[in-house]
Amino acid sequence: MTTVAVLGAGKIGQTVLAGLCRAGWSPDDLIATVRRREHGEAIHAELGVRVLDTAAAAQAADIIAVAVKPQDAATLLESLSPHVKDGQLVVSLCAGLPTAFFEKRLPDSIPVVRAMTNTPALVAEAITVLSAGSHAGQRDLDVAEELFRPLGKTLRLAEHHQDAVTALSGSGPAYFYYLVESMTDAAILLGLPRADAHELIVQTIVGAAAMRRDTGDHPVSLRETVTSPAGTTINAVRELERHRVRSAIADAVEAARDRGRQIAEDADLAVENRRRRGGPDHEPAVDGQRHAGDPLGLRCRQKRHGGGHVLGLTDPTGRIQVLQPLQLRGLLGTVVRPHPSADGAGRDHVEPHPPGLRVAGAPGAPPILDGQVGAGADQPRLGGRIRDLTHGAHPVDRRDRHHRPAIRRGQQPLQTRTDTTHRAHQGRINDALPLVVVQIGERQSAGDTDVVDQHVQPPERVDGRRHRGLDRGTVPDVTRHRQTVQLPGGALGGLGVDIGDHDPRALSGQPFRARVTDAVGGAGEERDLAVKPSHGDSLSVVESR
Ligand SMILES: NC(=O)C1=CN([C@@H]2O[C@H](COP(=O)(O)OP(=O)(O)OC[C@H]3O[C@@H](n4cnc5c(N)ncnc54)[C@H](O)[C@@H]3O)[C@@H](O)[C@H]2O)C=CC1
Ligand SMILES: O=C(O)[C@@H]1CCC=N1
Repeated sequence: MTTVAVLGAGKIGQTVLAGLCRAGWSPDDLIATVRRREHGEAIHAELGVRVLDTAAAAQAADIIAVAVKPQDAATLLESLSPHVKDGQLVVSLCAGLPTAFFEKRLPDSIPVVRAMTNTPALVAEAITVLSAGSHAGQRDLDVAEELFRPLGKTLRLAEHHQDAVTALSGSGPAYFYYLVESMTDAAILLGLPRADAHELIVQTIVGAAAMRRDTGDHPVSLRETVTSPAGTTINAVRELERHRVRSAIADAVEAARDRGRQIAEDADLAVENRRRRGGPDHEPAVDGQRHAGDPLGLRCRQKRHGGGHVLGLTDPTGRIQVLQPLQLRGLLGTVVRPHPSADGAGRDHVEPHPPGLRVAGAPGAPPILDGQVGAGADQPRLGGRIRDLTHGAHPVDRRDRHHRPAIRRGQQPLQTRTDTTHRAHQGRINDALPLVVVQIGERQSAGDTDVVDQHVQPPERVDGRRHRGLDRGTVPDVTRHRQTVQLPGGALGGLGVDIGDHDPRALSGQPFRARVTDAVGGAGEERDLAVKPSHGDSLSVVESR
């Protein structure tokens, strides 16, 4: 009989184990690993399965199912890897993580199957989608299917569908529970007793699902059967349409899909951070630290935001800030702009230069920092050069066949990279995608915005940066995320553009779904980007991925 070890018997891991027990698997063939001993004892008491440590579980199992949170997967794989041997199959239940993530961390040629199941596994009503990694073949999928078939239905799909699957059926039960909750509230509003309402709703959902499944009729046809002319249902449907529920569902599923992608990036990033700080238990030690001996007292600040990390550098007066992505894929736009001095005169250069950091930039143009950061033992270990914008070089650019159009502010070309050259890889930080440097335009007066509320900040325009034009041909995904990064002493406006590389929507110019107040640009999708001006010590970052 096949022995299965579920590493990380939390919600889904335990559900799978319980589902298998219910389906008749012997607890002797099932192993769980846990982090907390009491949790292991509870699982053993409830299901009778063995609870072992990772090494012992791996040695005893034919199938090793990884069911930890994605952010814990790398750590788990470190301890698992030495114990995995030929003939075993690793099955990942983790949302977002590609099979390559596992393959990279396991001995060569160990087959990995990515599985996305869902909680109805407990009652043998799961749907599990299986995808083979690069070392896994049909036989491995067969073996994985043996594990999941007792838990419900199974389906095989190519791995690139898995984020969508996760958004749909992995997370899907939650959407239906949400619907049940909402309908229950509505029933209470109408005066029905809660218990009766619950029974009505659950049986209606089960019945509707069974109708769809057993008749095979199209949902529209099934709905039309219910919808009598001038009857009750059409009035309800009209309200659903009025509230754009269909569109809300599309957005919700899309957001779940995007989060799956982001999880993978975060997991890579977490590994990177651990590697750089030399251990698993500490947060990156760069937040707010000063560069010792740095005449400018540059501060490094790293802040997690959405899809990755942003590094801000600023001098104590906040005259210069640079954002730098600390992620492998993705990113980033940066605004570098002189801070107006106290008398209102703008400055466009900085001196003295800190050691290892060069300030460049033509007179009148924004200053550019270029150099090595973190050379000293007591300095933040940022590794790698920021980059040489002046010469347009970028290290290890996987997209260098794409040339970025020059950006113009009036007649003045802005500091932007228009070509790329390969350089030696100097550290993972340098894997970031090309930096886009833009200069924000002069702040518009409040009158321009037609905003009367004194607390509403008018937008600043990023001249010539239309979101459709953002790195066209290379900017793929335009889900946007706004974040204010707190940086000490800064008074700069900023725009960061985080660029993922999966989704082709940006190529078709899909508009951002949320914008800052934008009275400065033209109408429609061709408007200039507007960024929130930052005051005091904050820097607005608009992230696109
Ligand atoms: N909850 C759900 O409906 C679904 C979850 N998933 C995926 O399953 C995974 C787990 O999710 P949940 O069960 O919801 O999370 P959870 O937090 O309930 O379970 C994870 C468990 O792993 C344990 N763990 C972490 N590191 C460990 C280690 N090194 N050794 C042993 N145990 C360790 C944790 O203590 C926790 O009990 C995630 O990757 C998630 O994406 C997939 C499909 C559905
Ligand atoms: O919410 C989550 O991330 C997991 C994955 C699918 C369902 N639950």
